[in-house]
Amino acid sequence: MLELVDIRAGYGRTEVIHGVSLLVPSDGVAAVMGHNGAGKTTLLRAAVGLIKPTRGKVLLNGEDITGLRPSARVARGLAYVPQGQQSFGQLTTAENLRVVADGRKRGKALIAEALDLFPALTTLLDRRAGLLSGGQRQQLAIARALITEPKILILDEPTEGIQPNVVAEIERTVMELTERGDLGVLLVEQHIGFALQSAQHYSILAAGHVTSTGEGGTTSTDAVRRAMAI
Ligand SMILES: Nc1ncnc2c1ncn2[C@@H]1O[C@H](COP(=O)(O)OP(=O)(O)OP(=O)(O)O)[C@@H](O)[C@H]1O
Repeated sequence: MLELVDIRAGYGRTEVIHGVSLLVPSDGVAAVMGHNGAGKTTLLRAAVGLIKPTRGKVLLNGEDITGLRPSARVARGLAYVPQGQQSFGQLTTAENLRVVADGRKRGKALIAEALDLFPALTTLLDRRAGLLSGGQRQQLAIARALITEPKILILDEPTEGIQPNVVAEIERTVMELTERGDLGVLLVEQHIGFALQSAQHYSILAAGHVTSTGEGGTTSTDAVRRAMAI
């Protein structure tokens, strides 16, 4: 379980997140929605240690990790897939996976497991990542994160700019992963339908505050749109 407790964070003297708390279960999805500039990415950066909160705590399975470097958080089971389908464009798909898997005891098995989840990547192993489609690169980015054997996977807008059939594939995979019961997902998502379908719980972020929360399965996309318009 990942707990963000009363996080305040920003850039220089500008505070962007004004005291946000949320909880990501160890076997489910918590979604964060909000308009552009609401502070979603900033909140994730504070969670993974890329920026230092000025107040508040980050707890991973009860352990206070607020003072840890990003690499130490990865070692404890936090994986982050930033916005923008990032990969090493000059390396092949296989090399991108090996960069993470090399040096891990179960490296080969972890690559095989990741490819089972994203079978489309198996035919693209020798292709340079820079030549993949946005959807394929996003699958590669998630596959790489999974090779670190995370307890909590943090996804920043995984469906942004991706064709609908790949959105469905990513949605299916996220649900399959959490149904196994050993992975929690913090999902930042503008695609309201995807967020509500995947998440047991959601929060709406506006101007750095949580303005509304609810249950994924029982809330309509219209209700979320209305809440986001307030
Ligand atoms: N590196 C930075 N330095 C200074 N200000 C920043 C930086 N990154 C983001 N901001 C500002 O922080 C605020 C929140 O940005 P953030 O990227 O967290 O929002 P977001 O909800 O993730 O938006 P989007 O959906 O567009 O990604 C915005 O006003 C933005 O201009």
